[in-house]
Amino acid sequence: MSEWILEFAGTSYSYPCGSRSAIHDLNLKVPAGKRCGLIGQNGCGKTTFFLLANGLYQPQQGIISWRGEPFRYDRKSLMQLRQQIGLVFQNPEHQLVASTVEEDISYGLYNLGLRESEIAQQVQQAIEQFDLSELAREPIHNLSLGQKKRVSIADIMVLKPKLLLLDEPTAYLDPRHTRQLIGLLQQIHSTGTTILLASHDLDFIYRWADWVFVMDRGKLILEGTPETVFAQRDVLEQLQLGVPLAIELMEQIRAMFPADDRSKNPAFEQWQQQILQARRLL
Ligand SMILES: Nc1ncnc2c1ncn2[C@@H]1O[C@H](COP(=O)(O)OP(=O)(O)OP(=O)(O)O)[C@@H](O)[C@H]1O
Repeated sequence: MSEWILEFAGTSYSYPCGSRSAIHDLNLKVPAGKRCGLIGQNGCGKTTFFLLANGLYQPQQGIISWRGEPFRYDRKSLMQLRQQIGLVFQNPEHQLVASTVEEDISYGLYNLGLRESEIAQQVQQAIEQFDLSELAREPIHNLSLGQKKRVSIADIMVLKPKLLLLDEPTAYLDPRHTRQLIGLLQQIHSTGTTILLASHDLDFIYRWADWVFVMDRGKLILEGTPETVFAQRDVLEQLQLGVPLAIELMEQIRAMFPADDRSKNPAFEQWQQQILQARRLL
């Protein structure tokens, strides 16, 4: 298997009535098997990146490749591509198509041509996984935005994509369902699925991701492990993104202990452990 599952090379995309390109000469490789976080200010191009990444938009310049093969934009190739690359939209209203929750979750499975019994079994499994049992027969238009969000995530996950793209998945979710989603992402990742998720929640990205991309004005500015990316405070502050709370706290603790005292002082070690613990809880 290639080291990179998805690759953008010199990719640019402008909206027909946009004054500048939303994605500008973007070079970005998504590492296979990782949990990747994508961060950047409002309007930096995250959503446009996702729409390009699952072939809904075609770049005017550059190439996007899936497992080393450049995207093809004919109908059949796009259908195949979208079975491999699942995109959960930021706004669930843009994704849900059927009248009831059950029907919506089964929609993609029918398109794959599966047998009725298999579809019924997979839909039931997704309904349980996403805590949707009480809503299964409910008309979609009766659901709250947070409930619609859960259905839209279930719609994609039921298709078992190799790469799962999620645009702000925790938007509209309450803390309980956010925790549940994080648990599910963990399960999905453990089955070998690569995940790329955009979020404005730096604490969540710091805790969850093992690779982080930072975008600004349609370009990749930084990438690396959360530790290396969030150590670049100057760059992140220039982009007005700030740093996760755990990093902020760690810096304050470091300022309290002189450098030559840290290795000898048990209090410093204790503080560090407390912050690591807090990072897991954030
Ligand atoms: N349909 C559109 N027509 C014209 N310009 C657009 C359109 N959609 C987005 N843009 C512009 O493209 C740029 C990138 O927008 P995009 O939605 O990809 O950013 P984003 O990082 O997802 O933002 P957010 O964090 O607010 O969701 C912005 O300047 C935006 O104004």
